[in-house]
Amino acid sequence: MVQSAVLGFPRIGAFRELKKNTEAYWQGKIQADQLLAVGKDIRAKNWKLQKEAGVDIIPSNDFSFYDQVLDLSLLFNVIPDRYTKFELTQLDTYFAMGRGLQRKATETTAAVDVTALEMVKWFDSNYHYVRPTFSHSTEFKLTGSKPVDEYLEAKELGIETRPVLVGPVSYLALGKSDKDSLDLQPITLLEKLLPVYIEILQKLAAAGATEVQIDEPTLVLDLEEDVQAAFKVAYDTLAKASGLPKLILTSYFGDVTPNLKAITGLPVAGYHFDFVRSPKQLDAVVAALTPEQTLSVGIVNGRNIWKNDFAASIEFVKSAIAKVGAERVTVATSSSLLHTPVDLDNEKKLDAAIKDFFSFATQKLTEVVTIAKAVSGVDVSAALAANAASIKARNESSITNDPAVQERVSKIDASMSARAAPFPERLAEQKTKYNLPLFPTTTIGSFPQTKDIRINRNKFAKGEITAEQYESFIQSEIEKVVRFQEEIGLDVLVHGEPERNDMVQYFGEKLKGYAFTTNGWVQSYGSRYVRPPIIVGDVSRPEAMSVKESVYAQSITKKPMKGMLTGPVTCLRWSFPRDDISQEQQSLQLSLALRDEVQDLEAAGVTVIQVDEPAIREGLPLRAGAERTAYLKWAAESFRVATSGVANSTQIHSHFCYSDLDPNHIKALDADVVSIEFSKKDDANYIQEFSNYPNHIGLGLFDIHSPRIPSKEEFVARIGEILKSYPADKFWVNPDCGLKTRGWEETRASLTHMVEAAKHFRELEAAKSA
Ligand code: MET
Ligand SMILES: [Zn+2]
Repeated sequence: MVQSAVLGFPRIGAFRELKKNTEAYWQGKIQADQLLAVGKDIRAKNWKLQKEAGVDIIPSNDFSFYDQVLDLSLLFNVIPDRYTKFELTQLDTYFAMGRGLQRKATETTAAVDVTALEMVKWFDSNYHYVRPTFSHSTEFKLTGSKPVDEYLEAKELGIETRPVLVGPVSYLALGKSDKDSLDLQPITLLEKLLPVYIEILQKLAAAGATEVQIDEPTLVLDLEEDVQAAFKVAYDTLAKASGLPKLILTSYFGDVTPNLKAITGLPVAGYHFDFVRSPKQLDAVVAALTPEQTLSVGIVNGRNIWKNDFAASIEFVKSAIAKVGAERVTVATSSSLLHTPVDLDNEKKLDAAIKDFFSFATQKLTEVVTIAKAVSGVDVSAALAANAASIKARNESSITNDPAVQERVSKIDASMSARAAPFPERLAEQKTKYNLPLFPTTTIGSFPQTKDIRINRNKFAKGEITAEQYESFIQSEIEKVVRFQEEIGLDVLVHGEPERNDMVQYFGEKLKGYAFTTNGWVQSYGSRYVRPPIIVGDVSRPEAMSVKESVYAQSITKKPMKGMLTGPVTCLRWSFPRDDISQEQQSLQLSLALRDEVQDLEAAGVTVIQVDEPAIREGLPLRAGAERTAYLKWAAESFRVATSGVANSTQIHSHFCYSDLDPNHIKALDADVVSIEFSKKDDANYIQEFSNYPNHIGLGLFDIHSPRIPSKEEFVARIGEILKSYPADKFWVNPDCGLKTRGWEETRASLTHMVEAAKHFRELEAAKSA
């Protein structure tokens, strides 16, 4: 019988229990032991669920209170000194590393003020992990036994599990060196790190674990030679130690073949590969197996919400079996199910026809089991027939297919993806039209989303206030924001986005082709979960989406008002995309809907329009090569299709944040003005790179994630610093990103100082030319 395996299950609870309790703990509303009990309860539920679904290989140690990589850093004592000096409990040290800690002194304890470790994206997912941060003084040792404890916890429930650990090479390669040890290459710590891996693996074996899933996801990246070479060193060393469980070397999210040499012939019991992402790697990886090694076939997608196509999956697994034999094959999820919502059964409001297209983590358990049974010759014909019917219904559905949209996309031509004139000509017309000063000041769009705004939005959603009442509330919020901006002297205004719950969901709700969940939460980082909308079919715009608010805002001021839209690539990246057509097609469909919106705004007199693309960088394929080149091309094209159908005098802005951006990637968008997150970048070379950017840029001047208020002098110093390598006549003045998570008090003060600093430099320039 071919076995079924799950690589990891969501740990947030079906109704966000983990978030609620973790935040309650942080606020001092519950005690540590209560929080620990919640974790234990979630784990027990998850294991039982998997057991009941018939999963053969059930993971343990996939649970985490914050992040699985941070768990390892704590376990291995990779804890920078700045976190240990306060003598916090282990749990509080852990959270301090994850999210920082600021605590006033009490009679018995000293004040604590420490920032979080760096958090970065987990490959190309929207999950973020906390970067292991090494220094010359890092001393690896086991500080606890979480993986063993959780293994035994499951065992006590009568459930045998396979513990999961991030492997040593990836653990180091995903880390960085601390400020005080910048010359340190983390991978050089391998030899010192391996003894703690041996120790924890021995403990797992002693507790009864026969097999461990050891994750080496960096195998899907372009790896330096020293990292490639580290695999052999690491796994040879582990193999020499006595009393270790069998290891299944696990990779996901891509193709391992470029790094296959590095893992061929390693002394491990087997490998897991992601054949959803890269079916074409099958022959190469099979050829690399020794006759004893097993192959775990990742075939149920851990990254999306679509029902598995059983017929196709079964055929694929059978082709693997034909090559290596059924006794060596396992049927598995492609990756951990962490990236999918917990349970489709909790969606009571979804249209039944659409619901039938989906499969969430809980449903995917049954999928893995069914495929394993099918390839073992067990009769699952009823399940296969039902699945085939669903797949057919989706393919043929009018929800999925809109011929008019498909036709319009097919007709996109060069004339639709380029502005009428090149930037210098547009600039001349825009100068005449807007007559902006040097160092024009603006913000990125959102203003504080106050409690009052949330209360009114909820009331409206529940029908407790009428549409008219809600609209007039929104207008009063817009007016407040407009008056404030006029008062402090900003040059290009925004309406503040009070009507938006989320920058993607808001537009998704107005577009045809989208569906939404009630409980479809997915962990983004720590206690931050997102509920991505789902692109279910061809996307189009039945009616204007943002014109009303922007027109109102423009009507109450003489200053230019920026219309504010979310770009096609960001709408795509922050949704669950379709798996039946390409991302490029979906992006182009979105770009046409946005193109209409841009033109409607322009026609209504809103002629400065910002189309945000914060997610454009994260969509970049993990490896250099043809796929990456193609992505950059269609991403830029989508943006241009959305924005180029306007007059030369209409000023198109765009905004980017969350990542190190390559100025070359944004050149192709040809926006007139871009604003980018920049306040934490001190690398002079990086600033220099932007100085050659041909159009205008605002390099973000303050961090909007922090309530800290920079003084005017601080702004002056920072602008002066940037001006050393960056021309004054292209220089916009703005914060890093939108202000929705900030309070009014700090927003008012920070922006006032920012505007004063801009005026300071205007006067300097005026004096120069006088
Ligand atoms: C994550 S980018 C956010 C851009 C949006 N216009 C805002 O200000 O909130
Ligand atoms: Zn942003």
